[in-house]
Amino acid sequence: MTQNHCKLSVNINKIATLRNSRGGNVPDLLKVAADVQKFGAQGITIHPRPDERHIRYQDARDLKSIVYTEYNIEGNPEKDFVDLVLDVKPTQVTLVPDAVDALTSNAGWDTVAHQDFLKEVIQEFHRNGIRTSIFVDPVLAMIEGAKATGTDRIELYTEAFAHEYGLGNRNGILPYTASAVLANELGLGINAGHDLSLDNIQFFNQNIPNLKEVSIGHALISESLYLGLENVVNMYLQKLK
Ligand SMILES: CC(=O)[C@@H](O)[C@H](O)COP(=O)(O)O
Ligand SMILES: NCC(=O)COP(=O)(O)O
Repeated sequence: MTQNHCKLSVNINKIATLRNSRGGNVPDLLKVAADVQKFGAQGITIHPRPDERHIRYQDARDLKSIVYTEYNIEGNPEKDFVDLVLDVKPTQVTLVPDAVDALTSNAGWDTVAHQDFLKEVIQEFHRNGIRTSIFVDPVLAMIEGAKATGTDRIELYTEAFAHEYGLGNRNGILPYTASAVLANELGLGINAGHDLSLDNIQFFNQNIPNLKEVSIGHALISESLYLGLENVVNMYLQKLK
């Protein structure tokens, strides 16, 4: 399958989790963001949650002057989150339908049921020059619904793919490829994320036409414990070529 170049956006939530566990500033989130970009990552992703258990709203503001690559902020567009994003003005906002108490993101939007709401918030972000992406499961009706919201991009929720791949089932990619083909036909940009790793990223990228960006955090930071952050960023960049 023909490939374009897919950008790596490093999700630094886990760095904030580690920092918060001791209450000080170790590890230094801003330094990690600066270093990750120096190592070659083409974006920084954060996903502040309402309880600020990892990324704090102030982190999102402080990172603005550090991130010179693509700055992607993910979250559920409740009022506080929308106000934060409009204040920070990142490159991209990714809308995720998180429950307040969710351990991590665990579903994409129902883009049909929530179409009017999504349209409204997307218009507000567009008025402020912020690119939008919405987190979706690889379901064709949800891709069509996403198009109707006016969003620039979708982010394919890759947990199911990663799970199947880990079990040795390569057919888990099929709904993702079909969704990507439709998204391309509709003129939607395609991002992807959740549980992507050094094991599965190359296969995923090779089977998704015009994949623009992947955001990766949990596996990337875990792999870095053994291999080092600079090495791991470069290993992803090699696999995304
Ligand atoms: C939308 C998505 O898949 C990621 O942002 C992921 O949910 C990371 O969030 P946590 O680090 O809070 O698990
Ligand atoms: N949008 C997905 C993301 O930012 C990172 O997800 P994960 O790699 O922490 O599962």
